[in-house]
Amino acid sequence: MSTIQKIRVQDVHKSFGKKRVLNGVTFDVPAGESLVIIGGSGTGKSVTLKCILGLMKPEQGTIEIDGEAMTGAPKAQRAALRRKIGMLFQGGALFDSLTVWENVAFALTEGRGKARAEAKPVALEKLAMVGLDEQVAALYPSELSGGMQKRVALARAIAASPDILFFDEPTTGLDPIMADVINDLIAASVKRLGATAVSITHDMASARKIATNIAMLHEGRIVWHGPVGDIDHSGNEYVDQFVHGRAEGPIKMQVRAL
Ligand SMILES: Nc1ncnc2c1ncn2[C@@H]1O[C@H](COP(=O)(O)OP(=O)(O)OP(=O)(O)O)[C@@H](O)[C@H]1O
Repeated sequence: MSTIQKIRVQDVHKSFGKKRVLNGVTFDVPAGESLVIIGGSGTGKSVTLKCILGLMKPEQGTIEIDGEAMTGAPKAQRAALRRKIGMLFQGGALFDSLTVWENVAFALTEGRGKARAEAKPVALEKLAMVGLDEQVAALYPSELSGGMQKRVALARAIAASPDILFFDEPTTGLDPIMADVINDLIAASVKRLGATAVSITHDMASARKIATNIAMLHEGRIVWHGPVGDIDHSGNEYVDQFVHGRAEGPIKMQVRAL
């Protein structure tokens, strides 16, 4: 096959001690696709993202970004590949000691050596894209609501206009209406940048809104991968149980009394 995938994950294995989390994860993300990885708690969605970002090293398997190896690459190469990716972390992960605009500019001043004066207008432009004005830009994250903090985190993820975006549980902790606003902003930002996106979520409403494709992770493998439009008639019992949130089915949740 000659096409270079934007992201290529092949046969990735990752364990912690005796606990095997990823057991041969394989998927491709072609340019322009928005892939959402779904799966139960603790199935290894975050571990998968960390492996792609080169922050965790799989014991086996390969990961490529734009045809370049992330796995096994020297630290400087991994950092260079990571700079292609804008990331919205679970919980926002904003710096409390920096103002809103400084948080957004951080990816430009620290990661790419841009001067503050040059970075500020870019930060303000990205904040405007997510509906935040200059008054909000001067505030500190602690002065903002959860929904506004997510907007700031989104503005920071797109600050450097990356061609790859990662979203880790972007709607966690938000009410359904604010979650929908954030989903719309994510979908619009991905489209505007022409980016390739990978997101992980439990939230099916979010998955339906931001995905072009969905992959389901279960027991360390991708058990289904297809277009978002097929999610309600996937013919896959794991996907069916997850999408409908049924306690009964092939996915057994570990329920332990405390
Ligand atoms: N650094 C680590 N050291 C040891 N175990 C880890 C580490 N990181 C993750 N794990 C384990 O790997 C498993 C998968 O974790 P991961 O965070 O990827 O799950 P997840 O699918 O993202 O779950 P959730 O949806 O609840 O966030 C968990 O059992 C977790 O305890």
